[in-house]
Amino acid sequence: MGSGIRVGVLGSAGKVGQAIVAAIEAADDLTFTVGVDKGESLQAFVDSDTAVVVDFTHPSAVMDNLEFLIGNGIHAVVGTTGFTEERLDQVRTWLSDNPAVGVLIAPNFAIGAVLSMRFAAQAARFYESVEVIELHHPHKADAPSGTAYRTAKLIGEARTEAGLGPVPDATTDELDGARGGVVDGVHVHAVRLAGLVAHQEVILGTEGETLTIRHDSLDRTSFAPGVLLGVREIGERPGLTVGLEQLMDL
Ligand SMILES: NC(=O)C1=CN([C@@H]2O[C@H](COP(=O)(O)OP(=O)(O)OC[C@H]3O[C@@H](n4cnc5c(N)ncnc54)[C@H](OP(=O)(O)O)[C@@H]3O)[C@@H](O)[C@H]2O)C=CC1
Ligand SMILES: O=C(O)C1=N[C@H](C(=O)O)C[C@H](O)C1
Repeated sequence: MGSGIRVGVLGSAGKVGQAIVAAIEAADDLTFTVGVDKGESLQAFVDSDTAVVVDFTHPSAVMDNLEFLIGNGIHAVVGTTGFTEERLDQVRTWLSDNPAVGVLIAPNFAIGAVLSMRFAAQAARFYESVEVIELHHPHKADAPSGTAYRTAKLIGEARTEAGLGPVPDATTDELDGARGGVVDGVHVHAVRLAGLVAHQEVILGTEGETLTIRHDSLDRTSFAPGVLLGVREIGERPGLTVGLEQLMDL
């Protein structure tokens, strides 16, 4: 048996899963145990004495995965998207029956994406208008991205706290979807384009000026340092942690 934290990966054959397996294998303080992909048994994590599982699968699969992992006392670091408030509450319920287990769920593990969410929330109170545009590869299942959804929620909260009203918008006649989706009063637009990985712009505007906060993940290795930070910390953080920023001392 190797040394260090024993880590497995769910969705190990996927685009992000492959990058995470490589990063775990390259880390001196971690031991890669087993990868599990669609159609394979989660029991492999129990049999291999895995302490932490990283999940990059699919929104339709992640809840069953978490129920199994928590029930078997295995910590989880989750990048898979699709977490509504109801889903987070369900995870909290499972964790309350297994209080020693830690689960970290983060919409984005790229350090710059986490910073850009924080910057957008900080800037929000100074601007009358704001919209979010996320741009991704065309194989992505969900729209808008988990990151854009979370960014819009943070901006919405900051606007409410600052006493700002609705963003100005005189649209009365629109093609369905032309103004995007609306999350907490913030318009969110999703672009799907071959050649892209994961990108986001938050555009803020007020009298005579705009501010654009942009982040680009140019390669899926951008998610690895954040995931490994989560893997190293989650064993010491029982319960549910939402967002990598909780571990970044921002
Ligand atoms: N939080 C973050 O920083 C990031 C989050 N993501 C999110 O991670 C998820 C995966 O993204 P990505 O790697 O691009 O997607 P991929 O489709 O490339 O990879 C997902 C992998 O999981 C497999 N899979 C599907 N269902 C299961 C299951 N029940 N058990 C085990 N494996 C399963 C898929 O198999 P098959 O192909 O056969 O269906 C595939 O191999 C998405 O929700 C995405 O939004 C992505 C990047 C960063
Ligand atoms: O599917 C992806 O690729 C990504 N998904 C996450 C999201 O939905 O925010 C994170 C990143 O944008 C890449």
